[in-house]
Amino acid sequence: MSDQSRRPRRPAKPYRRPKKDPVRVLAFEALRAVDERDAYANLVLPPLLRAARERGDFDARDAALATELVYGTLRRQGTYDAIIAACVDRPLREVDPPVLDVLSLGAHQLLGTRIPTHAAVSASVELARVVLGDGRAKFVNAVLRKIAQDDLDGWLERVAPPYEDDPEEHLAVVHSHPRWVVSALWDSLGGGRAGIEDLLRADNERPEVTLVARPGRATTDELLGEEAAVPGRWSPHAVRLTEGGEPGAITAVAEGRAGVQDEGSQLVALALAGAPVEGRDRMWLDGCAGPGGKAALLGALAAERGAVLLASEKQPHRAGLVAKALAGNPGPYQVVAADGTRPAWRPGSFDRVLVDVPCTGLGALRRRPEARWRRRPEDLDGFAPLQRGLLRTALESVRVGGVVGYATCSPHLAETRAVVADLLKQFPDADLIDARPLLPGVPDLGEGPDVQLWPHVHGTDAMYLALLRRTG
Ligand SMILES: C[S@@+](CC[C@H](N)C(=O)[O-])C[C@H]1O[C@@H](n2cnc3c(N)ncnc32)[C@H](O)[C@@H]1O
Repeated sequence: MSDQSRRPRRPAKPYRRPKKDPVRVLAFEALRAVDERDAYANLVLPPLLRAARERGDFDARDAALATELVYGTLRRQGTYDAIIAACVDRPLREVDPPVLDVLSLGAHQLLGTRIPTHAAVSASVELARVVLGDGRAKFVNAVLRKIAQDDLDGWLERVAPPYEDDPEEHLAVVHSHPRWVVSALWDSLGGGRAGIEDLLRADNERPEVTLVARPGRATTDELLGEEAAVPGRWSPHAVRLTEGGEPGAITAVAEGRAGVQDEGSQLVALALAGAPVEGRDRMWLDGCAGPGGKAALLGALAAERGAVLLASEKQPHRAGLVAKALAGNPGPYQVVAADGTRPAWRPGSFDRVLVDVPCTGLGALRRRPEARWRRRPEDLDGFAPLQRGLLRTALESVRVGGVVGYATCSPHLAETRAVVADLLKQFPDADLIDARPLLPGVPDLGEGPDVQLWPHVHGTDAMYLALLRRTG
């Protein structure tokens, strides 16, 4: 007879159904969609929140918490992975992705929010029971109890190498960015530790919602009447909503007279429109227009000057979005679905041309919490020929004396200065012009002639702009 069989049997604990917490379940579903379907959090979350509100499961506070849990968990995934790895006895790649999502959500509640420890652990274990089952909930409980033994600073000291030994890896773990991204951002930014740390920190903050009052269609005064609205920092057409809110519910936005647009994007359109050109100024081209934010601002600016905008976009469904963004534009415009590297127009047709080219988006990490983990250094090679092709066509499309704006929402040097330098070699009849005076009042624009904006310096996305004039 074994020892066990001689022990009196303990009465089994009565089975208790797990408590289903709609906020955590929804956050988990959003994380699974991001992982399994390569979905974008900013696209996946709104319909889930809407459905929860319609079911009566959610109020505004629940929606805010679910959003914070999803965005915070995704942004800080690199840091949390390093901490979770220190608390499990197998490589993270051997932990099932849904289990890892529950652990990351729990780690975020423990280390990145003010939710009390016991509530964070018990809510995560309940979530695990609902979505993973009781067996794996025990594992989740054990790991989260280990994580709860220290705070974030304590964990970072343990899991990140000292800055002096390996600065890039230290910053990658502490500020939750892939190492190659830290390295690329630092190359572009230059300077010492303080600047890059401020930038990485800014990438982890929720950006304010910024509106543009499209000239001739809405005024900033109209938008400043909204709750917690303040003027933009740099663009005369910008209004910031300091408490976020629902921009779609604002009348001017719903009517397309205003839109949601980062000030960096507004500055790109304004600088191109403001660049001096001699003689004719009637034909403007946006060669990569989808979904149409810059085209809508350019269209309104063109209308004020009696110019016509042609907005061209390769993907038909995105050309449809451009048409929607431009509907009601006060002046003439046309939207076409066309490949910007094989133009359907004659060379030299335009006085001003914008190419806001497809890129890695490393300048907009604040908005796309999962993007940093999805991007790979090889993506740069994929974009390189297209970026060069689009800039070449833009230079061919502008008349002598006209201006081309080359823009990216990435500060990666391979997508910015390297592209412009290559094209200037191939296309000797073009000169860079100083973009800085065309962004009046904006400080810290570097040595020029191109411009790189930064989240931690300007509060904008890290937009890049080079302005080129065709000389022959
Ligand atoms: C960075 S986005 C432009 C954003 C836009 N300027 C705005 O402010 O809303 C780049 C766009 O270029 C489009 N694109 C990609 N390849 C293209 C090509 N060969 N010709 C024209 N557009 C292209 C993409 O579909 C994408 O919509």
